[in-house]
Amino acid sequence: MTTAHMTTAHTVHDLRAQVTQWKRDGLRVGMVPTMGALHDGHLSLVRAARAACDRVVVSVFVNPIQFDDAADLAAYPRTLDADAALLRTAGVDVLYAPSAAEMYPPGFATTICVRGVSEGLCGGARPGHFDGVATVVCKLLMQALADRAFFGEKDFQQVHVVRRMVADLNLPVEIVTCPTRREDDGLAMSSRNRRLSAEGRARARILPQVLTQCAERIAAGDDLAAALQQARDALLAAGFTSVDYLELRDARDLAPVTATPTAPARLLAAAWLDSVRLIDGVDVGV
Ligand SMILES: Nc1ncnc2c1ncn2[C@@H]1O[C@H](COP(=O)(O)OP(=O)(O)OP(=O)(O)O)[C@@H](O)[C@H]1O
Ligand SMILES: CC(C)(CO)[C@@H](O)C(=O)[O-]
Ligand code: BAL
Repeated sequence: MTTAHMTTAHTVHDLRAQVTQWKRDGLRVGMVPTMGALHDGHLSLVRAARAACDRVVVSVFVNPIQFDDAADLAAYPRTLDADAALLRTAGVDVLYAPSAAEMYPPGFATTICVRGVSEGLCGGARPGHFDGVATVVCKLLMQALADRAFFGEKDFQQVHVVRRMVADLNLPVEIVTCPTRREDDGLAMSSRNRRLSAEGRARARILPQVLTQCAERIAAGDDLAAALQQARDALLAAGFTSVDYLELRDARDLAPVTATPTAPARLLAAAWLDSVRLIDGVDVGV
């Protein structure tokens, strides 16, 4: 167990004071942006950051401008004390937990809109979501003067949006993508999993199972439309109440794939169970 001293910053001023000192000392700063309610998926990003950087900042901020659904925002779990304990044990140097007023003070008027990769999938189902994500991620990376930032592959479209923004705006930060951590039954770890009922939690394992089986069918050359439709039907038959999307996309640029893929592809889905929206994705081999 690491006993290093973690500090908490609630303001840009306090965070900057710390990272400016690190920069003067020639240290490389890693950042892990999160919305809290931490689990081992988040901690895997922290481990990657610690391995690749001299100092690590983890932000915990439930970003209101990326929610189009007020009920989802209100229900989002907030567990800052438990998060701080986990991050301290994980050897994080600074926990950055700004308030909404610190992030978006009166008069705030800037939005970052990344076209193309933000359209469709989660961007289609959650209007404005990726404008909110791009805006807050840009602010967080600049506030922390991060050299490297770590994101989970579970939020596959988010990684594309962030990479596009960083390239387009020439932000001096390297984006690192980390694999999806899963529970023993295959369910992708997610803060929202804790909102599932016991029965819903038991059924949720169907999502990665269906995706894996569908990916195998596609890789074997089965008819793509039929394989996708069968997977959607399997989710509904298993008790999912609706499927926002279940689509095959080019893994490099998220372009829709409409036939058996000849380049790396990713099968992506978002579906509702127990009024909880779960997302997941798997690679399709070529
Ligand atoms: N199972 C996981 N494995 C690896 N990284 C993950 C996992 N779950 C989330 N992350 C990553 O952690 C970062 C913060 O994500 P976030 O705080 O939204 O957690 P979450 O569990 O995905 O919550 P949500 O319920 O909002 O989907 C993102 O880069 C996300 O991709
Ligand atoms: C990247 C992020 C922390 C921005 O609020 C959020 O979208 C998330 O947790 O994936
Ligand atoms: N993990 C993406 C954050 C969100 O669902 O808003």
